Amino acid sequence: MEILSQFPPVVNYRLFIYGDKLIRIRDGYRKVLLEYLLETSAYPREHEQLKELREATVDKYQYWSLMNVPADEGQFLSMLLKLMNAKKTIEVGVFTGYSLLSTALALPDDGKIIAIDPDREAYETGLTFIQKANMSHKIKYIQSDATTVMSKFLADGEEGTFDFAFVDADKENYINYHEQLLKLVKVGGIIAYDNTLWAGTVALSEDEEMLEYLKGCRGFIMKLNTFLAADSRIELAHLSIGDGLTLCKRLK
Ligand SMILES: C[S@@+](CC[C@H](N)C(=O)[O-])C[C@H]1O[C@@H](n2cnc3c(N)ncnc32)[C@H](O)[C@@H]1O
Repeated sequence: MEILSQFPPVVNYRLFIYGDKLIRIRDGYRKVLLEYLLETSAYPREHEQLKELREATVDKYQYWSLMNVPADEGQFLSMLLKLMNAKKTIEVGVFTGYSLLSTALALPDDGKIIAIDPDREAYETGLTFIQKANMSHKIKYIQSDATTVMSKFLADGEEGTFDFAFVDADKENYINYHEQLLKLVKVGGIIAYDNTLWAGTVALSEDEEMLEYLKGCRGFIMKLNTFLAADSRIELAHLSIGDGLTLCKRLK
């Protein structure tokens, strides 16, 4: 079994700009490049328990193990959190916890992560490795949908208390999460949205061939991207890492 925790090359194209034309060449470039990046830079530096968690996720979830963020993205998040001196974060959508453990490893010993996901079984699959890495004391897992939990936090006066939020859950709700997180995260804090390139389908036209599950959420992601680009309350950086990661720094 190939342990390549990333979307398969659904969009198997290379894009060139030639004069005023955009030329598309079908090939496996993206997959080969990703393999190179992971094998050369990311996997040699991957924490032992992140590797174990990733492999256990592949064993149990097979194709759907692609829901874990890839190792290079985990390492990027980890560096960002350390640079920010983040102490209190919120994780919306945990699954088996690759991004959660990457976050926990980056926070100081008294750091805290609120981790929300209705799927306890997936969380418990990764929990073994979180415990083995001695990181469970930093995590408060809440089995729920995120809207309910975040509404309660706002009602309980948690406004402006989080340094960082990582959102990797139900795509149709990202825009709603944005409004709640802009209150929960402090001014200067960062909200990160995962999958904002949606396997490259955001750049395809409606009638192009694509998997049904990709077609389903593509519109939500495209709407989010347009919305965030026009949102004056944030500073924005849309990165082509993993499946696309959008960083929003709260300005006001
Ligand atoms: C792509 S996975 C998260 C992967 C995780 N970031 C990782 O690196 O392993 C998406 C998760 O979002 C969860 N989810 C779906 N709807 C949700 C909701 N309304 N609130 C919180 N989590 C939700 C799913 O149960 C699933 O486990």
